[in-house]
Amino acid sequence: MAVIEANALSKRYGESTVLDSIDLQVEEGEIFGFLGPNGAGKSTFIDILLDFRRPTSGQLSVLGHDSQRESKIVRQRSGILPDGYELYSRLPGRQHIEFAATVAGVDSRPDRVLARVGLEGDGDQPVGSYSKGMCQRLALGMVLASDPDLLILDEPASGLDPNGIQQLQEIVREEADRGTTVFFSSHLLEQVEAVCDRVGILNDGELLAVDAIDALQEAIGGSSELLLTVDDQPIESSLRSLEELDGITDVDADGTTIRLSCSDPAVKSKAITQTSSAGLTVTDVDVQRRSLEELFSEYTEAGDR
Ligand SMILES: Nc1ncnc2c1ncn2[C@@H]1O[C@H](COP(=O)(O)OP(=O)(O)OP(=O)(O)O)[C@@H](O)[C@H]1O
Repeated sequence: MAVIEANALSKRYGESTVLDSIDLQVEEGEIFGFLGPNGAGKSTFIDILLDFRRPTSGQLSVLGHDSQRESKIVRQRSGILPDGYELYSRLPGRQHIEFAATVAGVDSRPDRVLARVGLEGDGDQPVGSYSKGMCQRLALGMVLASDPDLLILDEPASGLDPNGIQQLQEIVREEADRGTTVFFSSHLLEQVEAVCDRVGILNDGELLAVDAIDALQEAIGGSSELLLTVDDQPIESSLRSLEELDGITDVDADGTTIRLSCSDPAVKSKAITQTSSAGLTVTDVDVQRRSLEELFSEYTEAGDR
């Protein structure tokens, strides 16, 4: 069953189109990344999911319910970690978790939730003494405490340290394993690609593409760069033999580093074998993915074309 199903969903403010005829299906148990730069329309879409804003036209069903007529049940079954939220500085973290569970009408297990978000031992401290990262963890805990069927995360990693980011990714995977659908909105490609099954790229209110990140990168060609460190300076003929491989679009060398642009992910192992056959020992391998900015500009330019 599609948990989110949008058909020709648009939002306009006067002459300005903030969402332009969005068609999107997100399936049950899927971790879906909603990727777009600032101002792309991500928060507007999330607000419409929960009926905090109304679309100008189009249809939207969430968890099998009409998002406008049945917004109450949609909100009951969804949990959102918004981009901005308010906590009560004088109340302890534990009370926030208990409150969230009570509002959702589910069993309160504050210690378990606090442990899941890495706040064990901090639950009795007033939230005013928490760091930004701890507040973000607590806000995530409040969402988890409500045991949602649809988990909506809007820039969830903001304020988290690398450890917190890893913990967040583990929680997202655990939730999806339990059948929860996760809608992960962010402008950071690395955050999204670390956990998401599929992503949608939103730019200026237009959904430019929806697919797995690898497939998106492959579709625009030149998906990644392979950096090979070798034990000796490569000679011209060994570079030419790399250039001739299908799936290599460019070869460049700087000292003992060979930089290869690959349009086909499968060509990387062939390039390493070819380099060894040319008599060079590969001492280090690094793959650099295209940045979100590059992906966006490729898709935007393709759209313009
Ligand atoms: N009430 C409004 N009236 C007019 N324009 C609006 C209104 N609310 C939002 N917008 C415009 O809609 C566009 C999309 O905003 P939105 O907040 O949905 O983007 P976003 O992708 O969530 O950005 P960010 O990553 O910065 O949160 C922006 O250009 C914004 O100025």
